[in-house]
Amino acid sequence: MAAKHALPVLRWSSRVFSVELNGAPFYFALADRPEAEAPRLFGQLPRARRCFSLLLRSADRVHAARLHARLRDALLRELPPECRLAPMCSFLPEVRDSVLRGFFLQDGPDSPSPTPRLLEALAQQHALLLCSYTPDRENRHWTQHVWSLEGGTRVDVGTGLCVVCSEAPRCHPAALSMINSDVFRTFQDARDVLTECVAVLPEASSVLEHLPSRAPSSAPPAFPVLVVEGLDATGKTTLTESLRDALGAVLLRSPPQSLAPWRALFDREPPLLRRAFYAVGNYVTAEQAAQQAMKTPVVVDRFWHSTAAYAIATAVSGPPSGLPDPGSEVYRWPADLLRPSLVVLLTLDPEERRRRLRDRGQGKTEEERQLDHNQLFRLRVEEAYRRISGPPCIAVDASPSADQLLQQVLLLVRSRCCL
Ligand SMILES: Nc1nc2c(ncn2[C@H]2C[C@H](O)[C@@H](COP(=O)(O)OP(=O)(O)OP(=O)(O)O)O2)c(=O)[nH]1
Ligand SMILES: Nc1ncnc2c1ncn2[C@@H]1O[C@H](COP(=O)(O)OP(=O)(O)O)[C@@H](O)[C@H]1O
Repeated sequence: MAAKHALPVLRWSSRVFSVELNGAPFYFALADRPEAEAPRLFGQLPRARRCFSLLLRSADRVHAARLHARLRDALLRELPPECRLAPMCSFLPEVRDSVLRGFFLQDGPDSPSPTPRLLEALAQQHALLLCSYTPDRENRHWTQHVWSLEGGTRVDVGTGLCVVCSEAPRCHPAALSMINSDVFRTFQDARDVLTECVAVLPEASSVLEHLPSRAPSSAPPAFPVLVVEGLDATGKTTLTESLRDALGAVLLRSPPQSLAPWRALFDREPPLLRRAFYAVGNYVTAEQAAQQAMKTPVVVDRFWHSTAAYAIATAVSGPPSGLPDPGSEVYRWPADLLRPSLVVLLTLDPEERRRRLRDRGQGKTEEERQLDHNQLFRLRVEEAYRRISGPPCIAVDASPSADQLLQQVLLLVRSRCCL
């Protein structure tokens, strides 16, 4: 039985809408009367092209997450090539979990296109909120009409409100719904997502079988637990293996080997499922680390910093200024997760990192490709890493030779962890 969650409140006249064009968010709101000028988003559109949006509103978060991904694929497949499609969301400023996610579409040239019929069919099939945006004769003011196509009939949900400019919110709307959808604050919260998705993803039950029944003890370990973090190709694998040899430590990774058979599957799932998978992986690794650290030092290659930093940086678009404010709850170390004795964050000049990635010659994950060609994403990951609070985290320049870096980190470990 899929868990039910509260349906986001509508209150159309209080909502703000965000459309991402070329990775940058454009915001607009609604009002009873037009303003002097239309929001830049509409002012930028080529003349008098029809615009629509589809918004998902579902009480079943797993269903909504997977439907969003399927809708994107269907729209990209079915829409005429000249139709522009952009990610969209609508939210009540400062109201958590008020976010509705969907797509903004700008129709092709004036020639009649299948867009309205296609959108009505999709909206009817999935009970989505369908919005149409129509300009006045001078193409100066735009009006939004909202339809809910429940039971095959058009129900006018939002009166014809005027589209007006809106200030950018204090932080990206994704921050309103990040906890327990991108970043999980407890083992149980992450585990619940996997439980909820068994009905649509049977492999999730195999993952659940490999999980502890409850969050493993997060009591401080007898021997140090050292975590090495950093972007891809900063030298984590090389350093962690050298630290293992130099310290006679046990080397662990997150996600752990026991979950490796399902990683590629969850990497293809929407963020809600993928981040829950990585989150529970950290708890399995934590349980192994706590056991091993009773008798020897432990080195871990990536842990919660990676999970939280990549999740936050993926959920937010645009520059790092859109990240949740420093000190936000989303950066805080989970109370039920083992706290490492020390986290070493490897930093590296982007060009040198790209060189090492090339030399390594391994295939790239989607995130590595993102890091490569999307500088803003890389900057968001790096900034999110820095904002995470909890265990002591030391940034170390990874550009020296592998051996020099090892010596530097050993000095750090010995001074900080009395090894
Ligand atoms: N380990 C781990 N990786 C994550 C997580 N969230 C996103 N990722 C991304 C980071 C990387 O782009 C990609 C691969 O991470 P891994 O370090 O596990 O694999 P690999 O050792 O091949 O990457 P590397 O280039 O060595 O950092 O997965 C997470 O929670 N844990
Ligand atoms: N300190 C270093 N100086 C130069 N090259 C390095 C150094 N550390 C690792 N490398 C090389 O860079 C590439 C990526 O290193 P790796 O340890 O796999 O990084 P990560 O695990 O962070 O992806 C590998 O080809 C590795 O041999």
